[in-house]
Amino acid sequence: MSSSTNVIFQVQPGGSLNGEIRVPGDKSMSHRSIMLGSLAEGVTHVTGFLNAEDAISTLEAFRAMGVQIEGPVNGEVTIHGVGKHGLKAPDKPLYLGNSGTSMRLLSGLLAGQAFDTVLTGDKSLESRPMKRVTVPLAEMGAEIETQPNGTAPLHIKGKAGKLQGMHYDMPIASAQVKSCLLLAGMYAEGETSVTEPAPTRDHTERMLAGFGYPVIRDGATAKISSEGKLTATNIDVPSDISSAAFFLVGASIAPNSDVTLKHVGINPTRTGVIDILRLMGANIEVLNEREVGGEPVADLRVRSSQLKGINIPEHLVPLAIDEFPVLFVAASCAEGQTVLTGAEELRVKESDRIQVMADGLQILGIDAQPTKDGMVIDGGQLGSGEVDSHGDHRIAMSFSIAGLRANGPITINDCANVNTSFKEFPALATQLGLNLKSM
Ligand SMILES: O=C(O)C1=C[C@@H](OP(=O)(O)O)[C@@H](O)[C@H](O)C1
Ligand SMILES: C=C(OP(=O)(O)O)C(=O)O
Repeated sequence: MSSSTNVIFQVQPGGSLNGEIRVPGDKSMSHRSIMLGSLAEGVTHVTGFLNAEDAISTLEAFRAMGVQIEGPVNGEVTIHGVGKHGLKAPDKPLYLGNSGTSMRLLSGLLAGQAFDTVLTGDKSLESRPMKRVTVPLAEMGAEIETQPNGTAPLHIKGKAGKLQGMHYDMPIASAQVKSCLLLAGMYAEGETSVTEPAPTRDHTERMLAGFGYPVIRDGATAKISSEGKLTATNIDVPSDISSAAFFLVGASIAPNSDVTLKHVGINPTRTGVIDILRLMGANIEVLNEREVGGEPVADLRVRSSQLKGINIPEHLVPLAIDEFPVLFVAASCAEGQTVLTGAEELRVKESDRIQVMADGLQILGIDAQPTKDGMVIDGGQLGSGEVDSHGDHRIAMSFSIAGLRANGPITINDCANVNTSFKEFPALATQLGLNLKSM
């Protein structure tokens, strides 16, 4: 199924969710496993790898730079690392599809190579802001040509041996910017340090440490230098909490539901969705907590509950950044009003997630008022209607979950990009009890 085909999801109303599933591997960790495994010395084995378009974009980019990578087969990938200086010039632009993480992390990693590269993407990716990485990289001595408004395609001039380490105070809480600069710092003279205004996902720092590369963490600051090497390791990627989130909300809002999500990554920089849902009154149990390859993992059991509206604490926003589309559905089913502020970043994801969700929820009869940096939602009765996902995977899956509490069918257009993060979604959702047809 190509992302250019119009895939339509049709959801019949009602039902409950029941059962035990394992959702696919974490997207952020899957990207990073390919990047670090490729630059390592030796052979890295990855299990639980996400076989979805975004992670495959990263994998294909490294294949195009001469790295031998086998898989994914049943989530297993074998990467024959070429070492920190072993990448080769690709013979054409690297096409990164819909994946912001691939483009922003690769810009940092490629700025310090001995060859030039061009990074391109689909219409959505080529409209997303890239100055957040190209401006600080330029301060380190990188040379990256963007389009006049700072977007991709990006032409990256190889600057091997010429990047300078620096300290950067990030103006936005972004794990992609932080990771981009740390990866550039592996090729820069002296020390590169990045301070974040609020905690963001720290998979890059954890995985670098797992590969034996020195990263110093001191409060909100992470520091790296070119003095280090990556030694191949084995990586077990847990299930993606961002994919589990659809069922955390679905089982909370649908009566008579009881779902267990197995082996989910519960890194504290990712669990904002659990905290927010619990504040709304959700019944979520974190079971069988354990640590796998430097990342905390657990099984999550969620049962139906009557949610209530809340003011979402702003410190939880970066910790749940990809989960807001489905949290807006939870808010639509809650008693009373939910207010989100401090989340302007949602406007520059694969779609403008504030506007697109507000438009769709209004079509379904919910009083959802977009604001500059969030949304005000009054809980109510979800109705039937036809909504548009604007090619955004998380919007498509969120409106599917809304069907559990709607009083009529919901048709969702432009859903092919569900394949970028969670192609098993229709099958797993149906297995649990959602009445969804993909056409
Ligand atoms: O580093 C990562 O893997 C990601 C960071 C977040 O983006 P920002 O850094 O732009 O907030 C998130 O939205 C994205 O899905 C994945
Ligand atoms: C924002 C997302 O991803 P990316 O930035 O990698 O496109 C996402 O998966 O919700």
